[in-house]
Amino acid sequence: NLDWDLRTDLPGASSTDRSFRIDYVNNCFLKDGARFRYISGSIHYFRVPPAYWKDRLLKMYMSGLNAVQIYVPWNYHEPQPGVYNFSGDRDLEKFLNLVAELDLLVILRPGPYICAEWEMGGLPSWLLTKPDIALRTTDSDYLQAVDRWLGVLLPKIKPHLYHNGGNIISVQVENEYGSYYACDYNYMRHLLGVFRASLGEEVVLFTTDGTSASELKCGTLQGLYATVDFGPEENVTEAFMLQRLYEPKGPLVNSEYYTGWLDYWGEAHSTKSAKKVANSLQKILEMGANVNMYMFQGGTNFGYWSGADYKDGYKPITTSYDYDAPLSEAGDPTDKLYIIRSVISKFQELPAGPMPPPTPKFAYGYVSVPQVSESWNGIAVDTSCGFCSAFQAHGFMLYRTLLPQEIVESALLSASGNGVHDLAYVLLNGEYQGTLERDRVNGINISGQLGDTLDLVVESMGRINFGANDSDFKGLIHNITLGTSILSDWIIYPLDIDTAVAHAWPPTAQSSSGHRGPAFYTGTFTTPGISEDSYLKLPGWTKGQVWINGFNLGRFWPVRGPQQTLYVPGSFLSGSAINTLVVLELQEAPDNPKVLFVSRPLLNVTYNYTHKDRK
Ligand SMILES: CCCC/N=C1\SC[C@@H]2[C@H](O)[C@H](O)[C@@H](O)CN12
Repeated sequence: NLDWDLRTDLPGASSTDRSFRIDYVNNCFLKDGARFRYISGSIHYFRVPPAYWKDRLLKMYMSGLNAVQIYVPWNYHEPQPGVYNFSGDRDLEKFLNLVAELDLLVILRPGPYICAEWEMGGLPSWLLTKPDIALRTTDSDYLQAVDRWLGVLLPKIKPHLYHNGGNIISVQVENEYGSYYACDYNYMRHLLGVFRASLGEEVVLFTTDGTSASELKCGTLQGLYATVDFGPEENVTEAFMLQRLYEPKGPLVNSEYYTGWLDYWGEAHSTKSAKKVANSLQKILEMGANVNMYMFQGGTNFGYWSGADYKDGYKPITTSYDYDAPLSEAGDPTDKLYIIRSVISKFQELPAGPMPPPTPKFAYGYVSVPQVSESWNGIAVDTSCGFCSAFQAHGFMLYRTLLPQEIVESALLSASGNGVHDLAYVLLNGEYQGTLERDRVNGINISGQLGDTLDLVVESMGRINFGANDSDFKGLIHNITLGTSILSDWIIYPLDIDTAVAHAWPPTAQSSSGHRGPAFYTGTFTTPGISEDSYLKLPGWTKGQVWINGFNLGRFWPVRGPQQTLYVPGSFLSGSAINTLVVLELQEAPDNPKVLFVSRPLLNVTYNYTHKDRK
């Protein structure tokens, strides 16, 4: 039976010492010696522009939350081995201090793996330079990298622990490890040792797993408090009974109560009924349980940061991480937030004062973006550096070879072993031929002359963050065949487009060629005295990437959906200088290339995708 104790007559803080502990007698947390139950929400600082961190956190506080839960993505902070970035939009301690300013506590989840629909679940892709590395195990190379990373991160965290004067009340070790094939207890023991050695004996360390015996069997460990995650579809009592199998005493905790869900390109937008979310939340709170709502503020996968799942094929995550969360992608309070807030008000006093309003949105209208060039040479790539050893974690690579024979009739260009990871845009002498796509399009017919230049622009759509047991390498990972022969003598070029775009690229030379295949389009616009949020719609475009003033807004794919607009934070715009737009279209742009700024998002329009490659 679930013997949760609702006594409220526990002693108050016995001294001035700050402490946050588990009370195994009264089945609760104790903060400074007094019973404490957290009502928390997840926010990812890495998915919200820093200019809006305080705005979102204030709305979370005004919603009645007393804590926030955050991940720390390892790959966001260690882009190259031994190179660390904790500044600007990666200033973790600035974010933690903002949370403290708002009198909110923190549940920290530093991984090292975090899942989160984030590129490679937060693990840095440079780990894969050891091709046979066994991620999330006691693999010595993996543990060496983990120890070096935690040796940098955890000392930064320690002063922010609650008992040290900060606001971090608990720290999660790994993430749903019970869902992973390896079930390597020595790995979890190693992590427990590292966390304890660095953070001390007092901090509450915990694990989170789904509510199945198999998940809890491999995800839990003696010395780590076992918590569970489940959404409104599950029976609350039954879910917590599974937690009780591993934690017969102590607080009930749902570390991820799903308020919404993630979106995949090409599939319907996910939503969860506010009423169902609120009803189940009320049951959780009535049981005296602690809860973290995942997500409370979703945000955006800017740049190339979105991850992917693997379920009957590769399923990339969309740029928007709206998650149908109580705070929208743009941080606007939704009806779901107010319904949740009224449930919370039954259990704890809400802060006085009004909920901050939605941030103003502005429809800047159409912006013309004429094509600037259709060839890769001299654009964003130094084609003199084939076979460069330069490590490139994200985005695009150019694979170039020459046709080894004349093809009078057409011949099938094919990716054996489903080896295009993840899309390859095929050009012959610079003319677009079509697209190969992982798990969808394994071959297209081409014809050409001996010695013609065959280019494959290969795009990574994000490394798998959940559901696959082997590493998700990107690029051409198996042979490409033409007819019956294997193509060889490839030269590989990294396409560092972001560096080029950030440095006042592109060239102004207009191009008159047709709008098919990978090409860049650019335009400028002014918004005199205004730099309010907006949404970018690309009617008539197919698939690509957008930069505004050098900021990489993320991927667009309107022919797939469900996302039809990209969130444009006002903080990326200038109300005094000229704003520059760069659009990389990978397949086909509209004849009169222009884009449209609108004041409302459109995240739920999916087209039934049947591959009709536009020859
Ligand atoms: C049925 C799939 C379970 C995979 N777990 C998921 S999908 C959405 C969330 C986030 O990824 C979160 O980072 C995971 O811990 C739990 N979860």
